[in-house]
Amino acid sequence: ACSHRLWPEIENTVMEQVAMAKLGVGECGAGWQLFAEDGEMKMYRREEEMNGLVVDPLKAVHVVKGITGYELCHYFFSPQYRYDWETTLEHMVVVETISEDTIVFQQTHKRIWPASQRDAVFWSHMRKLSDDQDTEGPGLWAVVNKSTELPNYPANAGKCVRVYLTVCLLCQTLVNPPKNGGPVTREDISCKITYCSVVNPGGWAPASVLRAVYKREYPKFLKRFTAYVINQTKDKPITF
Ligand SMILES: CCCCCc1ccc(-c2ccc(S(=O)(=O)CCO)cc2)cc1[C@H]1C[C@H]1c1ccccn1
Repeated sequence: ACSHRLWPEIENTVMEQVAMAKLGVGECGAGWQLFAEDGEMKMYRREEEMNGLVVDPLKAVHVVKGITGYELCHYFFSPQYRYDWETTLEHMVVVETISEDTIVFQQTHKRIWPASQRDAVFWSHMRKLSDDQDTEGPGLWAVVNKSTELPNYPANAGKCVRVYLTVCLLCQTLVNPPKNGGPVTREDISCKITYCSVVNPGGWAPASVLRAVYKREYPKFLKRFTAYVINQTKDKPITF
């Protein structure tokens, strides 16, 4: 995989995205605005426009009990589960499997009235990161998705407007070993999640429509996805 043409970009993007994900949302003065909250899940956005297009960066933080960071990243990264949890997905193509941890996707998302339908072409990479503090612990796992150009999937060639996205799912497993020294069970683990996303909608869409869509879709997505992983893993051995 290190020889692949995308490798340098993947390496740089992962480092940059993980560094940004680790930054707290700080005092809300730093521009992050809390726009959705549900139990442990908090969603922030920054209102940003690029030549008249809403590209509000989104940062969500969440803590989920009973699953590991590896398990969350595995179900987020692996194509075979995506239709189960990604409700806005109309069609997904695995364009290229660069390696077991790097895949290129083409996805068509369901049309959201009154905007035109969108599609995305992006590479997706999953990796374990050394947790600066404790090296031998379960550590940090991340999946980074970033739009890329593919000659065989030219932008805006068909009915869909091409979106440009950069997404980072950063997961830290927290283990609370049982007092009695017994084996670690799912009651003793939780996962701290940071999900960052910037989606440039490509062609024009009304700012009000986009912000309403993001406000509805992002909380729904993170809640549905985490519930899906809990359900998929509850009767399986823990994978760190
Ligand atoms: C008029 C709407 C224009 C933008 C439509 C659009 C396209 C792609 C995406 C998107 C594409 C990928 C990812 S992911 O995290 O990499 C997972 C893999 O699927 C995430 C979100 C989002 C949206 C915006 C609906 C909004 C929305 C928000 C969360 C989920 C679905 N839809």
